[in-house]
Amino acid sequence: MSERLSPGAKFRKALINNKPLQVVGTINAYTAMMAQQNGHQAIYLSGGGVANASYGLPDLGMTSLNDVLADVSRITSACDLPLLVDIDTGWGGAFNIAKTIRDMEKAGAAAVHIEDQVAQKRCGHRPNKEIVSTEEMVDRIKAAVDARTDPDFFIMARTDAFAQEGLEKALERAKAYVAAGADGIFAEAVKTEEHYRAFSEALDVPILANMTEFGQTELWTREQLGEWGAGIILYPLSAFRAMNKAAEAVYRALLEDGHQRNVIDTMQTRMELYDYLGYHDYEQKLDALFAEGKNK
Ligand SMILES: C[C@](O)(C(=O)O)[C@H](CC(=O)O)C(=O)O
Ligand SMILES: [Mg+2]
Repeated sequence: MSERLSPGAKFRKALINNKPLQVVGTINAYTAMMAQQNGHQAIYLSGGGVANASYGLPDLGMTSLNDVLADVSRITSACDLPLLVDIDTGWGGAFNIAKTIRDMEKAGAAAVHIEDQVAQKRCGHRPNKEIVSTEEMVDRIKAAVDARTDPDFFIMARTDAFAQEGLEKALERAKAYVAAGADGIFAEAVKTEEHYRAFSEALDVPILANMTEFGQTELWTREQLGEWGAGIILYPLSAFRAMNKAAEAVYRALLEDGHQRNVIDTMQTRMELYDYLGYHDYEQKLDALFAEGKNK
């Protein structure tokens, strides 16, 4: 019999089985299926990604809990890999954060990360971020931890403190966040081997390394980050950025060339598209149903 694990338990199992665990951003249900069928063990829904892709907005805290939940539900309906969700600052005070956690669990998320920026948040790799006090962030974490119903639901604290306060203060905060119940630490926009090692040596929960492109951090390899103690490596928007560039080339070619022949090689074929969807199984069932109907 196959094990029936909760999403949170699946995420924890993936963490044990993969050291470090690569977690890939999937911007929608279809790319989640692609990630799974290509062998990934865990997926991510980016807050910036929801804002950009689903709403055409910048990553500045303008999307709501319900906006993100809609995308979470679409993804978890189509793919049973454990999903880590970016819940920004949790969308309000303690009651709101508790509701966020309950709704995320109900929507099938396995894990979330909540950050210590002010509500008027920015992308972690942009300048002039403001953060709340350690006490306020500790309250956020306690509200989140108290609200979960599945003890395996994974609650990660993200600290954006490094940019403003430096390594020592960021480490102090991370320790306080773990003491408050955080299951993992997202060390945002730290840069070097020394920084990653400092986080992983100071804490005995998994440390997330964010390998987002075109930001503050070099694109370190899985081997390097693993050696430096990272438990999770995040690629939040990598596939999304590649998809966008491919789409741009197609839109331009259609106008410039008047046809798509020069970009056809960059496209997924109809057959490839269908394979990920299991299209042919659906079609066979449909054929069988039609045949049954005719024989009646
Ligand atoms: C991880 C992140 O929070 C996201 O929303 O995907 C972003 C990624 C990015 O903007 O590159 C962040 O690091 O703030
Ligand atoms: Mg984000």
